[in-house]
Amino acid sequence: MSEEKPFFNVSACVLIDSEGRFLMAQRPEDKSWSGWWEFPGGKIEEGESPKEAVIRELREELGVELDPESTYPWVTMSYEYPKTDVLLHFYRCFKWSGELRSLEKQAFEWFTQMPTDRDLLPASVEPIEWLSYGDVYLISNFFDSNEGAGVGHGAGQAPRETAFWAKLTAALEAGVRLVQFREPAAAKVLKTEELKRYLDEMREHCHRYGAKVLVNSCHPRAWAEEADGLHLRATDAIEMELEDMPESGLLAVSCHNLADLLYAHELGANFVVLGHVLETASHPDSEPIGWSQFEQWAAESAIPVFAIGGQNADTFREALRHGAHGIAVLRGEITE
Ligand SMILES: Nc1nc2c([nH]c(=O)n2[C@@H]2O[C@H](COP(=O)(O)OP(=O)(O)OP(=O)(O)O)[C@@H](O)[C@H]2O)c(=O)[nH]1
Repeated sequence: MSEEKPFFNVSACVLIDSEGRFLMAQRPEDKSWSGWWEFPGGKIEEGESPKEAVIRELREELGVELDPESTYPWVTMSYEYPKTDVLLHFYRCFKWSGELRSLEKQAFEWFTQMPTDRDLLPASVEPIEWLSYGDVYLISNFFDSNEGAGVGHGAGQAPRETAFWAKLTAALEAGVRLVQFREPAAAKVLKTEELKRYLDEMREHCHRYGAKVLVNSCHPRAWAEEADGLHLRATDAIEMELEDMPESGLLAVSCHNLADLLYAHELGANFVVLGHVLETASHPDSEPIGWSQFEQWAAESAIPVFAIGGQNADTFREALRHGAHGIAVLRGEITE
């Protein structure tokens, strides 16, 4: 019989400064995994909520007081180490008071990307990747069937195209790092090669800004393999067998309920979108799930969740408060 491993319930915080850098600290000498880098935090004490724990830990370790209003629940994931099992409640905090101090004689440092020259606690690696996703997932909707012009007018719709590229460029300049190519309406009207040219152009444009393009599963699978990843519609995810999953690239899944979320995780998705949260022009006849339901389901996800449906710059903070990694937007309205 295998020996029972100790279990720790832990809260950790990603401090993010005004330049978008994140803080990591080195575990001090007197602790397990000493010398390894992690997000500041520690074990949740009895009677404490995960958020209370993370506020206390950062006060004890770094001498800063997190602003509770700007400390957002992010992802809760479990991790099995050889000698322990941990449940990690990650938070992101954008505002705190006090100067950072090393109260446990630990080193700490700001980073902009994966610090490949450090020993990182294994459970800290994925969260660093999630940070590279940015907090807005842009969905192309080049040919929007819900808008006046529609694809029925063919590819010669110069004004709309110009507007689209302008929106995309503004979003990329504002820091968007994930874009989904999703053009079901155009796929019905344009020749396949013609639509593919839009994808190639968009990918090239996005790559110039270091952004990645995922291709929706309504398009040929080979396109996703050529691009940076695959975005599965919920119905396609349900039909997908594990052995058919792409071997490389990012995988995202559209989810409408808890079962979708859990299955996405099983498929090995890197992130999901969940909704629609608020009323939206693209689903006029179905009831939105609302923030409270969103929060309940998002809390069960071990990977980042983007809120979708009626999202824009005004709903962004609301989304973070309810545990979203960020927001997914269809019409490119986010430029800041
Ligand atoms: N703080 C923190 N802990 C992490 C991360 N990733 C991760 O696996 N852990 C694990 O979570 C546990 C945190 O425990 P800790 O030893 O830091 O807890 P603590 O500050 O309460 O100290 P203590 O040992 O004095 O009780 C460790 O087993 C650590 O390996 C992370 O990013 N941040």
